[in-house]
Amino acid sequence: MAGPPDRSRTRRRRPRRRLHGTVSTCWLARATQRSMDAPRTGRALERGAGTKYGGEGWRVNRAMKTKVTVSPQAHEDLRRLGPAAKDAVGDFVRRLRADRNNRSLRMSPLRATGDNGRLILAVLGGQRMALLLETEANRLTVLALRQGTLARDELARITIDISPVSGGIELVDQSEASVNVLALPERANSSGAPQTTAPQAPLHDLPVPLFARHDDDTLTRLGVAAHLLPALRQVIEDRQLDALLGGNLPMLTKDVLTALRSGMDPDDVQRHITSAWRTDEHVDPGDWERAARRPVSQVDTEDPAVLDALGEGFEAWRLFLHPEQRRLASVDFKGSAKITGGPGTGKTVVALHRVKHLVDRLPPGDTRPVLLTTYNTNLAADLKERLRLLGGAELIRRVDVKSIDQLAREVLVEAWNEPPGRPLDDQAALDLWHTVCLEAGSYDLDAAFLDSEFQHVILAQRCDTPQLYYRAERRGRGQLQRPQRIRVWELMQAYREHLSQQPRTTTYAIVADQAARIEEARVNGSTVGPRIRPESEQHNVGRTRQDASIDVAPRFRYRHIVVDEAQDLSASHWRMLRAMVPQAANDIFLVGDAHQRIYAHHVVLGRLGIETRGRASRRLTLNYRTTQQILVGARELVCGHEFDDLDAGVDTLDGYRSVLTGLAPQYWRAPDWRTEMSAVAALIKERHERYGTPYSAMAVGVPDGMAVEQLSFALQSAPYRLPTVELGKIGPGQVDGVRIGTMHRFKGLEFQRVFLAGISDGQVPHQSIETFRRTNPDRYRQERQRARSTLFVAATRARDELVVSWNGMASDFLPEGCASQAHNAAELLSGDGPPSGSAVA
Ligand SMILES: Nc1ncnc2c1ncn2[C@@H]1O[C@H](COP(=O)(O)OP(=O)(O)OP(=O)(O)O)[C@@H](O)[C@H]1O
Repeated sequence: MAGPPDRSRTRRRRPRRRLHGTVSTCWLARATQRSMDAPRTGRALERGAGTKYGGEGWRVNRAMKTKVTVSPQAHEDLRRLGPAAKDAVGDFVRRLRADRNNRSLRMSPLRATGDNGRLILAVLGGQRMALLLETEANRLTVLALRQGTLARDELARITIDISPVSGGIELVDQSEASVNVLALPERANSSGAPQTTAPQAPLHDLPVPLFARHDDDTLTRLGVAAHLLPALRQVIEDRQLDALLGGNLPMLTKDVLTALRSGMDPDDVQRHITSAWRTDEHVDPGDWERAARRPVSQVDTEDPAVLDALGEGFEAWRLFLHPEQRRLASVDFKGSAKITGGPGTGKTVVALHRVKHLVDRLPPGDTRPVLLTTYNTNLAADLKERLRLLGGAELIRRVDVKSIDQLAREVLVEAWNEPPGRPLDDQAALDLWHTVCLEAGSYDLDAAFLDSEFQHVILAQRCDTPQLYYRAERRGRGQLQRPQRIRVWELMQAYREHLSQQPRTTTYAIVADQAARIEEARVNGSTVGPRIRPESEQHNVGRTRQDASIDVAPRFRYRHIVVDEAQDLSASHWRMLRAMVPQAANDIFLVGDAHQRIYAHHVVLGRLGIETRGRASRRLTLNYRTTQQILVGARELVCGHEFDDLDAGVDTLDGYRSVLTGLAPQYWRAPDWRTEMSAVAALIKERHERYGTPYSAMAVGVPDGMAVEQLSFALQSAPYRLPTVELGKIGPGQVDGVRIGTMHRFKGLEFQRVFLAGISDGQVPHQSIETFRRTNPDRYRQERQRARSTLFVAATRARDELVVSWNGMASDFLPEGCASQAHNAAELLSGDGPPSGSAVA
């Protein structure tokens, strides 16, 4: 299938010829020679005297430790160059920090810049070089990295500037920009006639540059790097723009160009994008010292512990935050705040930085006044690990990181001094409803309905008496007459009776409800059910006792609560959280996306005491995970359907976009499930053997548990013999193997390549919901919405490639026309089919 050029190929197209540059090689040779001639004092330099490079100098100061920061674009270079480059940079930075004048560092001056900056080239070894900026004595910023025989020339031709909008340092690799714009495939000559005989195109047919409508002034005012304009003016086709945006451009430039290309008008770009990047202070274009110090010029890696960790993993590099993300992470809210945004827009990243910000402002102490919670234990473990990478043990020490169900359970254990009984998993809870119905001889209400009614009406609305339930609001759940409600209530009582029999069992929903009541009673000074132990006996759910220095009423467990995956929390969960933190500034900070809701029902937060209307509700729209092509395909799954904003309003994916470009989603059709499984195995094997994608970077999502087992078996069997790992409750760990799981299990994860198999009519959504189409249209709509969201979540886990397959007829959720462009799985297996068409390395 034809698609836009893939990112990896674009990246590798390095210039082989000389292009217009900023510094001549001759100058470079002279500068290098000067540095070699300079006396080697073995001492650091202090500004104002000593050796001069292009008009600025720094005098010796042995006592000062060298500070090294990393620019966002160097960070991107590192990501592209891979682990070996990261190790080389880590090693270089460590040596630099230890001794700025260590001769083995092989640094040479390139040129002066502005009033107080100078550029330096450094050889890192293994044909790797870095471009550094020195702005103050012993303060350097790594600006760019290149690798290969042309590394020196490429670095010398980078133009750097201070953005008048953000005040940050911006780089444009002129070589890369020119190559990406110029290296277009020959224009097709559809007539087949030799080009020389083709008639001269009339003037008005000449191709129009894509950004012709916007003059240079407008573009730079919006934030496009001025040095990019010559290359940008040559862009006449989307493919050129894709290639350009696929390069390592300043983030603000990418952001603005992507928005303009998607049709946003300059005023909206100014309002929604440029203003978020704009610095509050005056930007002096010659003051590199100030520019290098602005947060927007740095990835936050000044922490020596983080730098030391450089050799251990790429994740050790902290993220460069988009100014909007940075603001949300650090701004003060009068009370609670809610951040929504499509998949991959960095909500979790913002939540993590928010936690760090809150902890940084705590007075010293030994307690954990900040809670970070999310939907399940896997995600909580992942959050804890990411938090550790962000702020080390010091940060983790002050934060309780727990899944919401674990938290609720601990509340019960603490209050009752004994466990609440074994919680049934979802299937076991359904089985119990079946049993109850059988025993009662009731066949008109199905188990799934009863389970949902119990959780989302009876527990959610706290219907403690039948009368309350008979009056309960059931908006969007269809009609339920009084006799049926009476029946539901009776069955519910029988259900609870079963749970209380020995050995006692319970459900997560009941645990959450009980925990919420206990917490509410505790803050109100009363008790619920069994005795609550005195504080002195309590273990640390969050510790009710606080540091004397922290101004929180002792009855509250936390001072701040941060919630990820908020869309999947139930009303009981929110009641519990509300009771754990006093109503005060920055009390609850929640991030979520109703488009990704696959467990809970719509909860109106405002009704549960969590008020986030107005400026306390923000939305993120820039996706960092997925390519624009995959995003377009995924958006089609949900567009045209209404989603809430976790409150009483409506949310949309308006403005949702990505600056990454790559392959379009690939579709495969098969006559039957067996053929489809074989084709998926063949495609995965090919990606591994031909493009080197590790098995662990690929995942297959299927509709149900049975399909997981069958597919695992097919992949492991001859002739493929692929290693597989089932995505289970405990997470995939580090084991090598293709990840296989139901699409539900994809929540919160991301993979380089995602395969969604069995996306067939009757499977997605499952045909069993057809019975509701006429009997219960509300339920039918809800089940479809849930299935749609599940597919949306799974599809948006893909970073570089999304492959969707089905057998028989395609699911009607899939975009219109995908069946007609689908490849034939049977032909692939017989060797007659097209190549798999993926070149994403
Ligand atoms: N400013 C940024 N620069 C670069 N990468 C970023 C930035 N913010 C987030 N990312 C990356 O984007 C990916 C998605 O981020 P994150 O998981 O926080 O998004 P999310 O909105 O929580 O996604 P989802 O809702 O799908 O779970 C991650 O790989 C993250 O590291």
